[in-house]
Amino acid sequence: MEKRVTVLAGDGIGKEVTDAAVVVLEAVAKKYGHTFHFDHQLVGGAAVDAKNNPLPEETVASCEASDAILLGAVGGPKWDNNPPALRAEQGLLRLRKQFDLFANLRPVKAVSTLIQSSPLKEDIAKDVDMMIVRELTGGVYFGTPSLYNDEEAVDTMPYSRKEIERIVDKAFEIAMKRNKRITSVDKANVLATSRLWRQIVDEKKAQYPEVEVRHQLVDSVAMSIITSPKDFDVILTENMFGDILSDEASVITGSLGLLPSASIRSDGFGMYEPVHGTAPEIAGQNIANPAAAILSAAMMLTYSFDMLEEAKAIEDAVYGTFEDGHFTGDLTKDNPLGTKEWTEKVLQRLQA
Ligand SMILES: NC(=O)c1ccc[n+]([C@@H]2O[C@H](COP(=O)([O-])OP(=O)(O)OC[C@H]3O[C@@H](n4cnc5c(N)ncnc54)[C@H](O)[C@@H]3O)[C@@H](O)[C@H]2O)c1
Ligand SMILES: CC(C)[C@H](C(=O)O)[C@@H](O)C(=O)O
Ligand SMILES: [Mg+2]
Repeated sequence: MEKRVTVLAGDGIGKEVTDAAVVVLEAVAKKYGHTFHFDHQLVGGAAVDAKNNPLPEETVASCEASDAILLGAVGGPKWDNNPPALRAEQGLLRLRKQFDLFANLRPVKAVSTLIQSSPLKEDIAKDVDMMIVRELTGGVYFGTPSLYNDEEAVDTMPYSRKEIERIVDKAFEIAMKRNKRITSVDKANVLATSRLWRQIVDEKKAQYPEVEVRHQLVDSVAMSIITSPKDFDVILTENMFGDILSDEASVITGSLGLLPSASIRSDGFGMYEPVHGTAPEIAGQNIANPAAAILSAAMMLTYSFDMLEEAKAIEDAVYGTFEDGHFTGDLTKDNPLGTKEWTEKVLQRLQA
């Protein structure tokens, strides 16, 4: 198969980890007889510096002409005090909105070889396997009015029935392919949007009688994710709660550097990016963990290209590399490998 991928490395460790994902995709293409064309474009702070725009037109045009987008991360102290339209994060938010990437899938899976890196006790962390289904194009991230001045600031949290219905449908579809349990996370004791969310989840569950649905308030979920993470199968939630809970859930696995994500449109087009950010304090030092970016590339093969065998080959190579005892510095203090050296081990596994 021939596929076009727009690569948006972004800022900080974004370049290092997307470089790793691209070489792994090249190895997969070679092994399975595919051709992937990579078009590298600017986004985030790098694009603000070069084009005075966090999402330049050339970048949008490339994404439109591609079959999928692979993104690193955006942001950093250099752009934090820019006016809103010139903030690095705006590039990412506009991409999500413009391409209607409403369904953000964030799998959280504990791997036995990494349990020693988790701050949780082994019997709590082991066998955790959950999928966070985060609404990505609505809620407080995109609400108007939005206002900021020295005296007052306003953010608004809107959700329409249509926006909620489509992400709820997605969560039920995913639950049907997993363990058929959904925890819908909200703040219905305070927020009107959460009460509409709960109502729609209850309406939809009649169509999926096999799926067990439970509602839980977000503050309580924040606790349960740490005390009893195995209780969760699919976590369905709105934009900001999903952002916060996914970083929290990453600690179960041992590192934020392990969590991949897919941001998908209803026709299957998607953007694939690690859950982590640009980690400015470790950028450019060849120490970032590229596993999240490489596993995001595997998600791209699964969700946008329907290359299931190829995706599994990447996952096996990543987890096999951990089994072989190779780790980056976020997972071990004992002779960690650099980003490039660890990626090389993954390539060796893939080519074996
Ligand atoms: N999707 C994105 O583009 C994205 C996501 C989150 C944060 N950000 C941006 O990144 C910048 C930094 O944010 P932050 O520090 O709050 O979050 P972060 O995710 O960049 O870092 C949090 C912690 O995790 C570590 N870490 C993250 N990824 C790692 C990896 N692959 N390997 C090893 N360690 C890793 C960092 O060193 C840091 O200690 C901000 O500008 C923020 O807006 C971007
Ligand atoms: C960088 C930021 C806008 C983004 C978000 O909040 O969605 C990030 O934290 C994420 O998790 O992808
Ligand atoms: Mg986040």
